[in-house]
Amino acid sequence: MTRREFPKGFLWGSATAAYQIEGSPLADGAGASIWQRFSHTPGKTVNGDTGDIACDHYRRYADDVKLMRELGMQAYRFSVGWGRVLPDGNGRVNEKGLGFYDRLVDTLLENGIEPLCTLYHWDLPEALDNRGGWLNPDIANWFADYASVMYRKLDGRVKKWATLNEPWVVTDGGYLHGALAPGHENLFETPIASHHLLRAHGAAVKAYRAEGKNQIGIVVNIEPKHPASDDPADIAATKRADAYMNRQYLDPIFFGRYPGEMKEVFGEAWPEWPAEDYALIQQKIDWLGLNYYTRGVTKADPKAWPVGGRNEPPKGAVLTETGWELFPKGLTDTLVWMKERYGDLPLYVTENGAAMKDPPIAGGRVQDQHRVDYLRTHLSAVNDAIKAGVDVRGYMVWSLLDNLEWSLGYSKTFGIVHVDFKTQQRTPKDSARFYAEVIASNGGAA
Ligand SMILES: CO[C@H](O)c1c[n+]2c([nH]1)[C@H](O)[C@@H](O)[C@H](O)[C@H]2CO
Repeated sequence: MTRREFPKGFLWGSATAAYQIEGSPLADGAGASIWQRFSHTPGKTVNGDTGDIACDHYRRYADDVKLMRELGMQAYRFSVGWGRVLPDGNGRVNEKGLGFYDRLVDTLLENGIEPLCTLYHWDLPEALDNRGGWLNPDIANWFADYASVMYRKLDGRVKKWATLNEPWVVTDGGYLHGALAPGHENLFETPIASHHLLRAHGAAVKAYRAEGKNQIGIVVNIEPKHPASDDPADIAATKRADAYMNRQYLDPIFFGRYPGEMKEVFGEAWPEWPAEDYALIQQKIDWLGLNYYTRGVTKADPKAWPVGGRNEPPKGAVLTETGWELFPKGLTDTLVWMKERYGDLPLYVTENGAAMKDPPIAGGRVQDQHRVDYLRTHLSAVNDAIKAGVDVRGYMVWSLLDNLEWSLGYSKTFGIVHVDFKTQQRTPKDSARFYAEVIASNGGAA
């Protein structure tokens, strides 16, 4: 076991998202989200799984916080269901919905756990989608107004805010490939939704500067992209893939411009935007969240939308249950790349984990050694980035609980705690025990 030092005060926690764990999506006056509609649409999710119950966290949150404390968690990254707080997406506040997050934050703090709040983790209020959703330029104001409601209620108890979770997945999944809510497949809509997400991010940060007193950032998914060969076609496709996933959102925030490759990726579907949009998008942020799972290996393929390249893990690559290559070095490389490209602001690994074929519970244990190995190698990768001088401040394992893996339903499990969805019984897996040791030793047990 290699002993690794993490900085004093390094923040160890876990991450979840509202629609994936809460259940009770329409309770206490909540407004339906696009995921309520999408998951109830036949054929959209594996086995027709929905978030109607999920982990029943809306009702069991106090026990789940107690479980976090027993595991020694220092932080918890959760997301707010926008429609629970604003059933129509804007205007009327649903105090009962807001009250759930108020109680959750207080319960976390009473248990010595720092709450990190993500304002948007994919569950747009259906009422706003009916008004164009991310395709309507007004959504920047709708989002900022919603964010202000949350700031006024929670800021101070919540000291780290994130505006968006993974705008790339929102648009690539929800507007281009149709795999995620709202299920559109439209090349022209995709960059428009992306731009409005960035404008909404900027408007929410601007609103925070007017009334918040702590820190706000954004969470992005980054996959280092490597060419499948030294064939110039593969190298060119890799550059486009890197621009499309990794630089499309952070370049506008930090440089006020999109990567040059975007015009090549979208062609006639690539719009031009006014200068004032970039001024709004470029609001200064306090921290960056990285969701890292794997790298990409790009093989040129003219039929592979929209970059003209498909992901092709190398022969012999070890894959997780979601087909993602185990590649911990990519986490080190990505953290170093973020610092070198965007500057030395605080970075948090806001998601890292794996869907593994977990063995059944036996004798009250789930012996998920694969996941223990995944965590160990990726924590080592984080430590390598810190040793390389990157200001990594924390790590949130994805995920605390087995939960609804979006369109994959409950068929893929990422949790370090097993959930029996028939009984709602929680059982910490061996990976939870391992992670508890890591936290107790500030990374030494990794
Ligand atoms: C393409 O991987 C992304 O970085 C990614 C992976 N994941 C995510 N984003 C989302 O933030 C979570 O809601 C998912 O449950 C989780 C596991 O799939």
